[in-house]
Amino acid sequence: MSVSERDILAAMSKVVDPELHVDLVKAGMVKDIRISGDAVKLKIELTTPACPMKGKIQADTEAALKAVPGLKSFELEWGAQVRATGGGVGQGQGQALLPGVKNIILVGAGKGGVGKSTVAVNLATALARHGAKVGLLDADFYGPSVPLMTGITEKPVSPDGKTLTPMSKYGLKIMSIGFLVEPDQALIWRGPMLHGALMQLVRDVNWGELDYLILDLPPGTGDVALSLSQSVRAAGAVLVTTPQDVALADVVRAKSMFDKVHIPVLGIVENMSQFICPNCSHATNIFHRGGGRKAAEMFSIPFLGEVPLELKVRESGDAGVPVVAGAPDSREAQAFLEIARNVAGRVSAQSVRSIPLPVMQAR
Ligand SMILES: Nc1ncnc2c1ncn2[C@@H]1O[C@H](COP(=O)(O)OP(=O)(O)OP(=O)(O)O)[C@@H](O)[C@H]1O
Repeated sequence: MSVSERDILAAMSKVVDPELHVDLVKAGMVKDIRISGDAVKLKIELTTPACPMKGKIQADTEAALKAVPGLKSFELEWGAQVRATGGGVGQGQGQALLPGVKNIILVGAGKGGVGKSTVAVNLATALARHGAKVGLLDADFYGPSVPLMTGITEKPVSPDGKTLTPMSKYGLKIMSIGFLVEPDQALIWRGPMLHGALMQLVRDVNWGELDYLILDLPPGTGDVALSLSQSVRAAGAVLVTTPQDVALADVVRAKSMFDKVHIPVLGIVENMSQFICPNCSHATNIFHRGGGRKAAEMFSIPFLGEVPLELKVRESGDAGVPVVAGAPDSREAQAFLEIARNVAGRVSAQSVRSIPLPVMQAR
């Protein structure tokens, strides 16, 4: 009994991506089916190299293929193609303004000092480590910390006098307002000036092709989110909070700010969730624990993960080596890598929701 492509597609249409809630055939993830007698080779193209569901998809795919009558063996090849977030999000001209950038991810917080920049830098580094093409734009005009956190002291150059070449480090393309202005100047940004400078950073930087552009926003303020929503189309925002109850009020404010400008909230990250003593491994909930999860439940938005309060996170930030790059096996780096997978999964869900799915027809 010979196996046909139709049999394989029928089997694969029973495998549902748990994040996207569509089957692999409808999602256009099944590629290059090559049948030879009673054996098949096929490629599964995930929607991100940081796919949080790869293990489950692999197990379900193998089970589905094993159940195909007459199929004796199969070989799976894995790939990933990040999709762009299309229409239906924001009001802006994102695609036209940044044609090579597939997804813009904003990192925001209701107030300063909660570790927003730490999360932005490590999230970007983690996505790049997973194999994605990533840019990091520090738009925290009031306190740009990306130069310090990445250890970049050089100034970007403009080869053509019009566009700026982003700096390269840790597998990222990096631009910060801090590369371009003196620190005391950064404090006076207001209204139209801020909008102009932000747009210049978004538009006039030669980002090239990117799967994700991570934008570190200034804390609390709605100005930048509003500016952005009118000019670019963001895939969504990641909200960073510390766990204590007072931080909840800030998350509420940040969430309503993004709602107002029609930027979807991808989820909440709880930073400084727990302190583990480096000597005795005793866990102390210095700022309480679980506030971020509670806020996520309250708004029915995803909880993206928690990052412990660790000396190494602060030290590596100050030393210009993100912990994900300097100590990728550490507990805190693993936390960021997991958060990156969850963020990538949410962005994939946004992209699938906002653009029609390619459908593979059986021959
Ligand atoms: N999980 C953590 N463990 C230990 N230190 C941390 C952690 N997260 C952040 N920090 C440290 O806390 C300080 C503030 O972090 P960061 O600059 O990322 O906050 P922020 O929210 O971006 O602040 P602002 O909005 O004021 O720029 C930094 O010194 C950083 O290294």
